[in-house]
Order: sequence, then structure tokens, then C-alpha cells
Amino acid sequence: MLKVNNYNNFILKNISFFIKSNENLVILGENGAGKSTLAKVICGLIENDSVELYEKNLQDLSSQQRANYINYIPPKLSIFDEYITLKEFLELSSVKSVDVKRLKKVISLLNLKRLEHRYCNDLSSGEKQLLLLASSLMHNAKITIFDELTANLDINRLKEVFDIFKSTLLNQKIIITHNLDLAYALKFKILFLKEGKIEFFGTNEEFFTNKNLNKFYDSSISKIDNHLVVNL
Ligand SMILES: Nc1ncnc2c1ncn2[C@@H]1O[C@H](COP(=O)(O)OP(=O)(O)OP(=O)(O)O)[C@@H](O)[C@H]1O
Repeated sequence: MLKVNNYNNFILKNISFFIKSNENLVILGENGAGKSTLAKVICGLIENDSVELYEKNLQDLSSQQRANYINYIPPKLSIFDEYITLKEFLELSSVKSVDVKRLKKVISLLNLKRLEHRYCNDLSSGEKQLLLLASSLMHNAKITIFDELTANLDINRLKEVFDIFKSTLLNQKIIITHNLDLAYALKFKILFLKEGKIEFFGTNEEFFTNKNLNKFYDSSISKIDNHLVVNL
């Protein structure tokens, strides 16, 4: 459960919304609309007193509690220790002691076995994205925010990630993406930001109508026979 009560800063304006504990969310909006900023507000990287997680004010939570409640997965993996391996990184991603069974399951699920002992810094961009997803599965917070996780993934990997997003492996998910096919297929609730303001908040079905696509994306995308078509 997530509630944001009238949050304002120099980027975001009058941000208020609520998602129940059984709901997931996709955040959409053009470059610079404020999506990452909103994510940082929700997870407390930008301090505020407007966010409630499971009826507790974010500000009142200890660091350990915050880590249990919320996990922000940034667009890019940044690692300070150049000699940390993929497996070591995943072991460190658990908030509690490492669940060896879960670690094995996550490595196998994402086909990361062959990369287990590779240094994280040497992984390709797509492999780093998969490592970030794997780390979120190890962390297993009540709410996980993915900021453009799928940007570097090939089609097969995108499908695997889609299946994980649709599964119950993680609790609540908030997905920031520019991939409208992904957003449409997930069927999660949609929040659309424009210049720091919420322009739309509602169901997937309500958002993905030709009227709304025209309103939010001009004529660059339309829906034909339940498929999104980009008009290049
Ligand atoms: N620390 C900062 N100081 C000043 N301006 C900032 C800061 N962080 C973000 N901005 C500005 O705020 C606006 C929103 O940025 P944000 O990263 O939240 O957008 P976004 O919707 O995630 O964009 P994108 O889709 O390009 O990743 C941008 O104009 C950005 O330049």
C-alpha cells in the first residue's frame, strides 16, 4: 500500500495518489517529466513527509524498516568495488541473512549461472540489468520500483522480465518505462506524468484508448486490433 499526499518540489507539482496493497503501477511520461524524481520521493532518497507505506509515514521508519518496505532499482548499476562478483553482489542484496535456496533459484531463473563468478563491472549492459532484477528478487521488499529496467534487454530477455513482473515472485511493483508495449501488456494501473504533474491516474484499460493515446502522445501511436502501432 502506497499513499502520496500532496507532494511538491521544484520539479513535481501537487502529487497525490494511492495504490492498494494488491495493486501494481506503471509510471509513464516523456523525458524530463519527473518519473525518476517521483521514484526517489517514494523511496525516501529525496526526503519528504508526504509518503505513507502500509499506513506508516516513510519518515518514521528506521533504515532497516525502509529497506524492508521499499527498494528502488536505478536505471544503471553502479558498483564501487571493482572486484565484486555477480554472486557476491546478490548475496549482499538480501536485507536479512542470505537465503541460499532463493539465491540458487534466482540465478537459475534468470540464467545467470555462467556469469556467477564474473566481476559485475565486466558485465554487458543487458546483463547488468538482469543482475539488478536478480538483486531485487533477493532483496524482496514489499514495494520494488524499477526505473527503466528493460532499456537494454533483447526480446527474449524482455519476455522473461515481463513474466517475472507478472508473477508473484515480487510483492508490489512500480515500473517506470518508455516501452508502451510492455506497459500495455502488463495491465497494471497507469500514472502518466507531464511536466511534473499527474495528467492521468487510472486503470490500464482506461488509459490505452485511442482518445488518450492521441491526447498524451499526439498522433505518434495508435491502437489497432488490441495492438499498439507506432506511427514513424
Ligand atoms: N538534482 C536535480 N537538479 C536539478 N534538476 C533536476 C535534478 N534532477 C532532475 N532534474 C530535472 O528535473 C526534471 C525531471 O527529471 P527526471 O529524471 O525525474 O525525469 P524523467 O521523467 O525520469 O526523465 P527520463 O524519461 O528522461 O529519464 C528534468 O528536467 C531534470 O533535468
